[in-house]
Amino acid sequence: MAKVSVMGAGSWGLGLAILLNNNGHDVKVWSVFPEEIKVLDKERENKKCLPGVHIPEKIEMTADTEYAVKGADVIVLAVASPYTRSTAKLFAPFVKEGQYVVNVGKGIEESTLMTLCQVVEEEIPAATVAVLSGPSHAEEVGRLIPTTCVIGTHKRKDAEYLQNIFMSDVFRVYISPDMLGICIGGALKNVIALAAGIADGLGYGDNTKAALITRGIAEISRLGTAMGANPSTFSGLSGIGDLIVTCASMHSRNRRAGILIGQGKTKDEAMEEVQMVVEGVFSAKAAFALAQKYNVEMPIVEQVNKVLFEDKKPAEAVKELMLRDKKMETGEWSE
Ligand SMILES: NC(=O)C1=CN([C@@H]2O[C@H](COP(=O)(O)OP(=O)(O)OC[C@H]3O[C@@H](n4cnc5c(N)ncnc54)[C@H](O)[C@@H]3O)[C@@H](O)[C@H]2O)C=CC1
Ligand SMILES: O=C(CO)COP(=O)(O)O
Repeated sequence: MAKVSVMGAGSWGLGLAILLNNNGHDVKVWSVFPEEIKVLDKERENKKCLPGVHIPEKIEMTADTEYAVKGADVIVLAVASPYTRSTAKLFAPFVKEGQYVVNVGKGIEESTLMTLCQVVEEEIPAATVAVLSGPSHAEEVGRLIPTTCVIGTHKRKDAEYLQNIFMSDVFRVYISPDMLGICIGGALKNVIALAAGIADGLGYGDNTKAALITRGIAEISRLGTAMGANPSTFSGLSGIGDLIVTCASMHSRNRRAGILIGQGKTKDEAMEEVQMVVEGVFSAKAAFALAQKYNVEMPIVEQVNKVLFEDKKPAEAVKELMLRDKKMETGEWSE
């Protein structure tokens, strides 16, 4: 059994901590906020992020960074993307060669356009960095509901080691060498999920949702492939899989924020109401900047940016998407 420290005490950090504890590992949860740790230790529940889910007493709560990191076999980085670099920087001095850092956050760093794994690799060169992603709402993982994910690493042996750490009869883990594709899929689905929520908020139907999922994965796949990812990753768990769950589930913060925006709220009002992190709002600009950098068409991502940052009316954005230049879907005729 391994020693695992989860850096981040929000819904995903806690959901994974419960899963890893259930797998028999020795689990610590760390937060940069001592007050958050104190409350969690006392109440054994995160009433805001993961209400109704009991955090077993065996999971140790700590705000001591050195204590959390020293001696851990696996460090799970579970903070929202705007804090990935600052958190990695904070614990980097305590990381020794051979320790694993598994990033489970989903986003693109806006100022550098780097994936979160690239950020972690830059900040913690001593670590063996991995990514875990896929259709996995914490509300369900924390209740040990069957879920599938994918782990990406540079070397096969590392992926196999981590697969054994996370895998159980309620959490099936696939492995892949395509860290880039996994990171891109996880980050960009949040932007499309905002669009799906906006469509719901406008009162549109299942046809619209299916259109956004299908054309959304086409955009993500185009960009990811241009960046050097394996195109098959986008038909996998961190591609279409995560896109489906995020666009369809009421657990999704991105979809819920989108619904509020579709109903007429501003992005700030929507984020305030959802309370937890709405990653798509942070990744939207970065996604569009990447589209421009790699000269890839991403019309849904472009319209989401206009709605979020240029006060464009959501219904106008949908109309513009519908009336874009006529396109072929696939293939070519021989004559
Ligand atoms: N919640 C979910 O179901 C899933 C979330 N994720 C990803 O995991 C990441 C974390 O998401 P959640 O746990 O849902 O977020 P959350 O909003 O539930 O948790 C926020 C947590 O981040 C930490 N935090 C806040 N401000 C910080 C700061 N300045 N510095 C360091 N840490 C800070 C705190 O521990 C806080 O509890 C996101 O990138 C999200 O996309 C991935 C899969 C599932
Ligand atoms: O990534 C997730 C599920 O796989 C969580 O999505 P939200 O951040 O939209 O809740």
